[in-house]
Amino acid sequence: MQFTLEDITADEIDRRRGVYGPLTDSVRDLIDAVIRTEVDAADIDVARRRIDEVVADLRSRQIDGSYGVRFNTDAVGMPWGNAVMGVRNAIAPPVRTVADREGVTAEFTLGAAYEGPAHHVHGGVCAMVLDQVLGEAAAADDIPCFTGTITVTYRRPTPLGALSARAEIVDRDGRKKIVRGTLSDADGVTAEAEGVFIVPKNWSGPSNLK
Ligand SMILES: CCCCCCCCCCCCCC(=O)SCCNC(=O)CCNC(=O)[C@H](O)C(C)(C)COP(=O)(O)OP(=O)(O)OC[C@H]1O[C@@H](n2cnc3c(N)ncnc32)[C@H](O)[C@@H]1OP(=O)(O)O
Repeated sequence: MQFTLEDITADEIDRRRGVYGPLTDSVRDLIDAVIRTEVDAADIDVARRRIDEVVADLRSRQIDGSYGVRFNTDAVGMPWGNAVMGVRNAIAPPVRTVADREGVTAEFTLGAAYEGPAHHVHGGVCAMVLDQVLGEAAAADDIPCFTGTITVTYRRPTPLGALSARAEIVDRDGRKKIVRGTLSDADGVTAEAEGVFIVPKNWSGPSNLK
């Protein structure tokens, strides 16, 4: 797994989060608005031109390729392009986990952009969120792991709206960690997952990533 070291302070990371986080929130809101708007075709045309202008402005100075996973010399991580929790990724719901002694928990909202069956979450999105949450549980006491195998059991359709996820390591065997987790709505579990997460063989990044 490749990481990029950035020699910047925690304050600078906070400053950047303060600059890019609100932009990402606005774009996430734009995605939702594009799905749900019913304004006239002429207004859509004006909106499209305005969006194209903003895109041209942002692209006037940009990096090559994807954002990557960056960290500073104190091992503070910036996985800001991450599809599930990235600070600079408007596709990310975002899902942010909180760690405790046994595992990790996340509370988040999946809106119109994540629909599969009518008014319910796309099964692939459920799997994506569970992969991330289980992966973070696997990494909580060590270093980021690769998903080797993940199995998702869909117990009932997951409604769009407020959801939570929970994951814990249940077994360890050498570089392998077996992790189990759940996705839930207010009425209980909608999907369960079990995964084998594998610590990379030749890890060159820092341990105890924050
Ligand atoms: C800076 C801040 C960062 C923050 C990051 C946020 C957290 C990140 C959260 C991200 C979350 C999202 C995460 C993502 O999205 S990760 C992206 C999705 N996953 C991948 O792309 C992984 C692709 N596969 C590989 O790279 C390799 O095949 C891996 C690394 C998995 C194993 O290759 P390696 O060369 O290491 O394996 P080995 O041959 O030495 O075998 C070692 C042991 O493992 C067992 N095994 C092998 N393969 C599998 C398998 N597929 N299932 C089950 N078990 C498997 C094998 O039997 C053996 O067991 P044993 O015989 O010893 O008992």
